[in-house]
Amino acid sequence: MILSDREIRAALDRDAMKITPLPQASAWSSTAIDLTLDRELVRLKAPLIAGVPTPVSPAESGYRFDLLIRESGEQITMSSSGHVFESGSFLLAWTTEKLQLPHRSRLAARVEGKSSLARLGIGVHVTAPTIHAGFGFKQGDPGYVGSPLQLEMWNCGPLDIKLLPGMPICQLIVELVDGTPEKGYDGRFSIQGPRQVQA
Ligand SMILES: Nc1ccn([C@H]2C[C@H](O)[C@@H](COP(=O)(O)OP(=O)(O)OP(=O)(O)O)O2)c(=O)n1
Repeated sequence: MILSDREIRAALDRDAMKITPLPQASAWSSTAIDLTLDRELVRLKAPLIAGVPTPVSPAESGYRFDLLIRESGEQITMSSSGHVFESGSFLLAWTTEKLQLPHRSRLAARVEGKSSLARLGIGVHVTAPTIHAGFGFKQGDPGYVGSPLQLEMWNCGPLDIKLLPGMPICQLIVELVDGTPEKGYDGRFSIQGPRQVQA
């Protein structure tokens, strides 16, 4: 079941979830909240071995997503004038807002695109919209407010698009989990964010 704006507000009020900073009134719609683009971006480049671009295999043992980014990601920090997202290119990006969904709250979420950007050919994830119950929650760390959502951004449209820090970039849809999950999400992502990318 998808939560309405009222139900999301009630969940925030009783600390059943956290969004930090809280999106402004214009970001809210009936069943989704717009989240905004952080200024840190990463462009992936093929790792070079002896000067030769080398394919990477997520199936290899020892594979760690954050290490891959560290080894082959070029960090871009957007200034207020933004970043030109070239037609045909791909970027990793993050939301400005941090999200926390303690798994006891029986809330999960999905991150989805905005149709205004989709009409220009901009996508914000690559078949990975799932935000698990327990995301952004650290047991025994009440001061931790959550983690940014990672966006896998592609521009398959014909236009180069200027991205600006703080622009509405995606929508968060919050869903009620039927039953209490046995397992919390303590995934590697839950402590990942743009600022951990740098070596
Ligand atoms: N576009 C997305 C999709 C997911 N997530 C976060 C929330 C999810 O709870 C977590 C894990 O997502 P997946 O289960 O889709 O990823 P993996 O199966 O690869 O798991 P992991 O990242 O734990 O290795 O990543 C995110 O920040 N941005």
